[in-house]
Amino acid sequence: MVKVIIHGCNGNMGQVLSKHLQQDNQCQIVAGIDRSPNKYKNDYPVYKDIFDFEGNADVIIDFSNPYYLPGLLDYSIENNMPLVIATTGFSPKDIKDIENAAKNIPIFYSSNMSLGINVLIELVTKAIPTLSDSFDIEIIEKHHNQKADAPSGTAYMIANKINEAFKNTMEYVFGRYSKKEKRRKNEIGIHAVRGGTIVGEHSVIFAGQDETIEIKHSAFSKSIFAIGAIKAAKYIVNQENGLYDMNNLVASNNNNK
Ligand SMILES: NC(=O)C1=CN([C@@H]2O[C@H](COP(=O)(O)OP(=O)(O)OC[C@H]3O[C@@H](n4cnc5c(N)ncnc54)[C@H](OP(=O)(O)O)[C@@H]3O)[C@@H](O)[C@H]2O)C=CC1
Ligand SMILES: O=C(O)C1=N[C@H](C(=O)O)C[C@H](O)C1
Repeated sequence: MVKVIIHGCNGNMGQVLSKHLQQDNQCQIVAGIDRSPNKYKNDYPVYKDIFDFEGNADVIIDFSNPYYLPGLLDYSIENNMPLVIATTGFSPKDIKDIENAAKNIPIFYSSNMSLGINVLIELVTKAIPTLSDSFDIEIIEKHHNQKADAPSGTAYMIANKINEAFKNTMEYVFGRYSKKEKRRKNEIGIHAVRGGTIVGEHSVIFAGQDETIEIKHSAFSKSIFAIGAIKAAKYIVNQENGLYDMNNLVASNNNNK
């Protein structure tokens, strides 16, 4: 039985994750953490601060807010507890802190827990050697009107993978509102749309002379992220200290086939 702490249990993702964990006979929720602990009637104890929890757990799954990162990393290191980080909106310093913490505990960190986005990234990076000379690359992401960060963590993740393929020579341009000059070759345009209940859409557009290619992923429910996070939690409890992502999980599933 994998004993799980849900960090951000009363957020939208925290509630979807609770439902999926409760249906999983290999997992048990031992506690939730949230700044509004009494917002819902949960079947598990909810604490305002992770340091208030005094029981045993095997892993923490975090869908919360970057505000909590320092406490979350301190607690996980102090208690030698594997961590799944799904929260987005981190600063470059936050990301360095996650990388440093992963020297002391196993951390699974991904801005998108769906399998589909991982495949989108694979397809996009495969297309780059053929298209890079003559096509411009733009990323468009669309999300619900309750999302706190923009652009999405996934848009950054996709842009970073594209940039790696260009040996980190690309410049990110967020929207074009204040731009008074033509597009340059070494740009990746990143654009955010917010509205209604859109769960999450990411498109990568390769725009060339008289033709475009668009590779798109659409999420139709938050469940895909919760299911991915649970798989990540079951994976990370058996790993050595270090930083892991969806590629590691997919590779381990393929090896077990
Ligand atoms: N990696 C992935 O696959 C996915 C990642 N996410 C990410 O997970 C995170 C949570 O998403 P979601 O559940 O939709 O968000 P919610 O806003 O619904 O929940 C976030 C939780 O954090 C709390 N919170 C929000 N803002 C603050 C703040 N400024 N200071 C302290 N606490 C705060 C909320 O409390 P309160 O309700 O009181 O505001 C709530 O408990 C986001 O970063 C999102 O981008 C989401 C889906 C998939
Ligand atoms: O806030 C969300 O909802 C989502 N956030 C993630 C992100 O910022 O990339 C992943 C997913 O698209 C949903």
